[in-house]
Amino acid sequence: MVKNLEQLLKLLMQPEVKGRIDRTIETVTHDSRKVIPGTLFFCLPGAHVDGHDFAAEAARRGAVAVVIEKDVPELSANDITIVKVSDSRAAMQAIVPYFFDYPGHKLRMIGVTGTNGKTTTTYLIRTILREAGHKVGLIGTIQTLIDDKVLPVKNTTPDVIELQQTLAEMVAAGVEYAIMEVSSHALVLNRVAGCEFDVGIFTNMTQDHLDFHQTVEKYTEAKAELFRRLSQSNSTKKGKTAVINFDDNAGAIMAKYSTCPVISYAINKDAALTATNVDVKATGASFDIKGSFGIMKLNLAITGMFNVYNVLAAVGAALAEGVKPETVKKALEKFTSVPGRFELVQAGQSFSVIVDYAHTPDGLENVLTTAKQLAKGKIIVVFGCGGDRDRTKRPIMGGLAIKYGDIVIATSDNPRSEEPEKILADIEVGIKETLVKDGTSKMYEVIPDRRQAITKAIKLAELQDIVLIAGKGHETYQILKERTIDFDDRQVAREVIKEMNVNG
Ligand SMILES: CC(=O)N[C@H]1[C@@H](OP(=O)(O)OP(=O)(O)OC[C@H]2O[C@@H](n3ccc(=O)[nH]c3=O)[C@H](O)[C@@H]2O)O[C@H](CO)[C@@H](O)[C@@H]1O[C@H](C)C(=O)N[C@@H](C)C(=O)N[C@H](CCC(=O)O)C(=O)O
Ligand SMILES: Nc1ncnc2c1ncn2[C@@H]1O[C@H](COP(=O)(O)OP(=O)(O)OP(=O)(O)O)[C@@H](O)[C@H]1O
Ligand SMILES: N[C@H](CCC[C@H](N)C(=O)O)C(=O)O
Ligand SMILES: [Mg+2]
Repeated sequence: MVKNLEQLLKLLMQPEVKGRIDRTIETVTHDSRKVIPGTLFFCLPGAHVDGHDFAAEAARRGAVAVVIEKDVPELSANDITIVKVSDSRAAMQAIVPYFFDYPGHKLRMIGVTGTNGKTTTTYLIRTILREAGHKVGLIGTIQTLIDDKVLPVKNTTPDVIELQQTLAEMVAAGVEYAIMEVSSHALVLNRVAGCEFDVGIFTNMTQDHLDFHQTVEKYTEAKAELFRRLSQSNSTKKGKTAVINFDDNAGAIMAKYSTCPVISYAINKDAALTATNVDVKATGASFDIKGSFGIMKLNLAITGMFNVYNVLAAVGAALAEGVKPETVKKALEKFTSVPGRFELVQAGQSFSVIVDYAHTPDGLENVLTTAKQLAKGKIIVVFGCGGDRDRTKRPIMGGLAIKYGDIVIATSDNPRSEEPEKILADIEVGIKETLVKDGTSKMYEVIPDRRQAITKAIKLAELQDIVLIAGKGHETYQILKERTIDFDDRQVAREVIKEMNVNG
């Protein structure tokens, strides 16, 4: 994709331009480290550093134009075209989708928002649409998939440049559907500028990310933005649908913003799609989905009540896109798992080890109640809470772990810039409060080193117990203050079990 700077400037409101405008723009970036000759560089003020401080470096590396919102004295308009605007991030969001020829208008786009269940729901939809014969792309927490091609990711929803570039690659590869997780951060920061969603899904709304949104109201409004966008009247697309969980109180808010057709789903209420006769077992779940098509009997390999909701959401999206119910059923019954979501670690041990990505109070409660339903022995929980993230969820998660677990080992989960001991102290407050409130004396331990914590839990496990290792799921790293180290809960658990077998 190559564009002329003059064309790009027409997308901006009253830019102050110094220097030539007849320049060819070969590529766009906001990261000076990615600048190559012919780049248009956007200077963005960030949470850690200010992109304006890298403008001179970008010029040295061959950038031909720069978009700024405050003056950068080192730059000379003789060498590089300087475009000053009031908001450089907004300018980037206006220019970038055009630069990539609006791929989000060419694909059918399915966006999934909600506190929990986004990744799982996108994987379920991918399986169904592929079964229906479509070529599919997926963007989310674990990875980006362009048909079968795997690309690594940094965020659940990438920034506008990475996103538009990925969507353009999908168009070039002949992909028809882009299914993506739309995080609340992405909606507030408008990372999804230029995306036109055909289907918007709301999974649920519980506590998380209050560090970023401050209040639950603002967090809810952020999620509602997906449905506001879906309902925009100036859209170039036809046939839009909102798929909304009506068992969740915030579902009504999402529905209020949706002027397009809505497919509601619920288990505890009447809705367009409902699930009945739910049987949650250790090996999977069976239930019936009732809709205008009749009844779909399902026997699935994934388990937990929360996954029944994820399946309802995926079925809603697939039906909205015209997939036949029999194809939906066939696909779902082939679906095995999502990496790091209720993933069983099997290394020949006499107890169960489950690795799960529960990192919110609601996620943890769901996974623990599911484990409790299935448990024949004790539940031993290993978990932690991320550093530089919502602090208020820490004591709540501590309380839930000790309420449902028989033994709790609190440990580190990406402490980032924080002291691990400080995060663990926040968790311990909730553990202690719950023990006092419930008048029980369950065993808990605080072990900052995650490998040691997992080792302790596995050593304590007896026949038919469940060791639940929560919070990191598919992650293969631990983010510490000064470095990121390799760390995979599944691999560590396997290694520990093996060592124990060897040492008796
Ligand atoms: C708070 C937040 O969202 N931050 C995101 C943001 O970083 P930032 O604006 O703070 O960037 P910065 O590091 O201060 O740099 C400022 C500018 O200088 C530039 N720079 C920087 C260094 C350099 O040498 N040269 C240079 O040009 C940077 O490219 C940037 O343009 O822009 C980055 C690039 O797009 C993101 O990777 C980064 O996400 C960080 C890693 C993050 O942790 N975000 C989390 C909170 C997040 O977004 N989470 C959501 C939800 C997760 C979920 O629940 O599923 C997500 O969608 O992932
Ligand atoms: N529908 C659901 N409701 C509540 N909890 C869920 C639901 N689906 C999954 N979970 C729990 O939340 C964890 C994360 O699930 P998943 O990765 O699908 O969510 P997500 O919304 O993509 O999370 P993230 O915000 O990190 O992207 C799972 O490991 C499980 O414990
Ligand atoms: N996408 C979420 C995932 C958190 C997972 C947990 N392992 C942590 O690091 O807190 C976030 O960035 O808040
Ligand atoms: Mg996710």
